[in-house]
Amino acid sequence: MAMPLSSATAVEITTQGRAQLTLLPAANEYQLPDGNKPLSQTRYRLLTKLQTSLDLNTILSLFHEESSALVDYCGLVYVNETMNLQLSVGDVELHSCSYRLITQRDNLGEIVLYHQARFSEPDLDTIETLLSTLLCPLRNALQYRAAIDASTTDALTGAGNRLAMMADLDHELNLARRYQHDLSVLVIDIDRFKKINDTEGHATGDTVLKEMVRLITKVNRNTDRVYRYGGEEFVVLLSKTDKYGALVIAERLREAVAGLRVCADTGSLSITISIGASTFTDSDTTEGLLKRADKAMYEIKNKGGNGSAFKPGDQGNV
Ligand SMILES: Nc1nc2c(ncn2[C@@H]2O[C@H](COP(=O)(O)OP(=O)(O)OP(=O)(O)O)[C@@H](O)[C@H]2O)c(=O)[nH]1
Repeated sequence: MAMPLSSATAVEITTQGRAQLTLLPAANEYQLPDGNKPLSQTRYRLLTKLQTSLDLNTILSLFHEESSALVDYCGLVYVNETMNLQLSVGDVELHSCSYRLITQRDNLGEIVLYHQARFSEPDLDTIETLLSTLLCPLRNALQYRAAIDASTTDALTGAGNRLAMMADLDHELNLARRYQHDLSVLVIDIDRFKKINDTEGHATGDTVLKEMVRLITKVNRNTDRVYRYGGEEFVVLLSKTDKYGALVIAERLREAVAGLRVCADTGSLSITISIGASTFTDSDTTEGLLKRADKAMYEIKNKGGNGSAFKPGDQGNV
């Protein structure tokens, strides 16, 4: 729900030579530095534009577009550490002014504006006024993003959920088919996980699941995505990766997990995983690709676990 502008206009300012908390009334007639046009008109136009989107990138681009017509600056960087976001528009230059965007209810992150020369005092005044107009649309976009994230994320581990996995896999399959690049998946299952739950308790089981995802994410490249497929089963999506690459990554993950120690009541726990890999062929469907990796994983399970295997497709593909 959008907060009325008047209660969302606190901008905490930390900038060169200026450090203050400014409260900007919503409807005042601010004057532009040149005194020609009421700034409130510009704010109104800016707000109207910003309200056309809930997409964070679009909102920041619109803000940059409108505000840089009034104040000479080159680019901006928006950072929200809580949501692990860093977005930029335009260029980063030597001089900057930074603002922490805080409303009465929320910390909306920090924005840094860049320019080749020092910002003048009138420019900073205008920027601060325009920033107060950004607050509501920015908060709405962050809430929208948080809702989207929540609907595609596994609450326990932070990995993508099954819904996200199917959507991403479909998308990647289409790309791989169109551009003829490789695509592999890994299906990962924790060995004898039920025993961990039974002997150490569900809370320790949960810790193992979280640690697993943390480790898989750390070992993988940024572009490889991790999903929770089922209870103790995970899928890693490896874009532009062939059979050999997939098996190298699988072994790297297996070794990393085998070296992991999780604290439990009875001491330190070690865990092992079984991994199945498959690589996309032209005739593949999402389900077919996953099914082969799953079969390969079960072959390892049947041999006692703690290993990795590859299952070729119809064409005996790599
Ligand atoms: N702690 C915890 N346990 C879960 C969660 N989801 C599923 N499980 C448990 O995961 C266990 C899976 O057991 P099985 O399917 O028998 O698998 P396993 O013991 O790993 O046996 P293998 O796969 O053959 O090595 C069950 O005990 C489930 O209750 C969860 O979110 N948290």
